[in-house]
Amino acid sequence: MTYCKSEPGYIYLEDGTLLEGCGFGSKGVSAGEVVFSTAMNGYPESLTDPSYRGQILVLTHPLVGNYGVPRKQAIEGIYENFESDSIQVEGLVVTEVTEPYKWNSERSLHKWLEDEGVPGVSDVDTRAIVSRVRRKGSMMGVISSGINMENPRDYLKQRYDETDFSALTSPKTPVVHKGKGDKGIIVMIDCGTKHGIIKGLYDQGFTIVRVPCWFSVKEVMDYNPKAIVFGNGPGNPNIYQKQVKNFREILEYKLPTLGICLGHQLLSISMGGKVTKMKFGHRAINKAVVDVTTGEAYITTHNHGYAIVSKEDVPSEMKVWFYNPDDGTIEGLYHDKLPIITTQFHPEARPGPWDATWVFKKFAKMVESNG
Ligand SMILES: NC(=O)CC[C@H](N)C(=O)O
Repeated sequence: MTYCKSEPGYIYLEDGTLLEGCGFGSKGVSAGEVVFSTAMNGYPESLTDPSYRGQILVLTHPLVGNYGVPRKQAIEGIYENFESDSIQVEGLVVTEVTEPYKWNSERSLHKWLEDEGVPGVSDVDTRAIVSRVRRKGSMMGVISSGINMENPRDYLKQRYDETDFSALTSPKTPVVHKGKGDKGIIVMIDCGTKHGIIKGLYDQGFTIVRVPCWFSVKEVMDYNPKAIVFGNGPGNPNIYQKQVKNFREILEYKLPTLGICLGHQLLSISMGGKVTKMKFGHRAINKAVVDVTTGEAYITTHNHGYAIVSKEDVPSEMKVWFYNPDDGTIEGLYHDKLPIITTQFHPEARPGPWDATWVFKKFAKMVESNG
């Protein structure tokens, strides 16, 4: 059954497009970069992915909300079914929002957004939005649920590419997830890491210490880590200057290092590579990547607006590990002498297919064999 409140809802794109539909979720107005995902399920994970901070998410699947929202479940402080504590998107746009029908649904999608103060809009032509964003490239926008906007442009905020969202998504103080095994400590430099990534590593038997992403190199090294992981996070990697500088220093310790998504980008920049904004990014759970070392292809989860777009932009010390066969973007790197690997895609696959979860096992082996 469709849910549509009597409130109107609006989505405005900075090119002047204004679409009217139904408002749902929380009454309010919010601004952000308008991006779309073609994932057909996994909205609890996507909405709580901190990499979506500062963005209004348009889902192209026509019915959203059928299976509701589950109760949060955590093991050793790591969520099993959410990617962070709260909804991260600035707003949600769907064709039709439905009432849930599933045994483990605790509340509906619209109630969840209402509880967390996030506006939603339904009953708009999401294809029209996607077609504009694909033609013109990512743009800023404004979403309103239940509020008439005289002039939507008045609500536009600082541009997404110029905003550092990490203070909103990084933990303020270190968080320790005590491992079951005795394999030592992995320090995660956390600008907004998905719990799926923490779990992917925790399940290998390590204690995971997540530190604020502005921590100094000394504060990181004081944990005497066996390895360093730099996970995903929001915003433009080219403005994370402090983290890039720290990363450069951390690399000198020659510890096994894994970079995922934002981490892959920052590691690349810190080694002299170039990361560029893509026209409208990759946000989906069925993107192919090819492993150049084996010729095998994997179907993977992506959520990124920036990328290393050509081989020329790869740091000279690194080799291409994965690329996307559709547009040639670089989707992973490895160092041929040091234990450093990166993926632009999300091997934790939350949401998404488990094709590439072996990356965590591979990294665990690299850490163990490093002594
Ligand atoms: N998921 C991520 O870590 C995304 C990295 C970066 N914010 C981008 O959009 O490209």
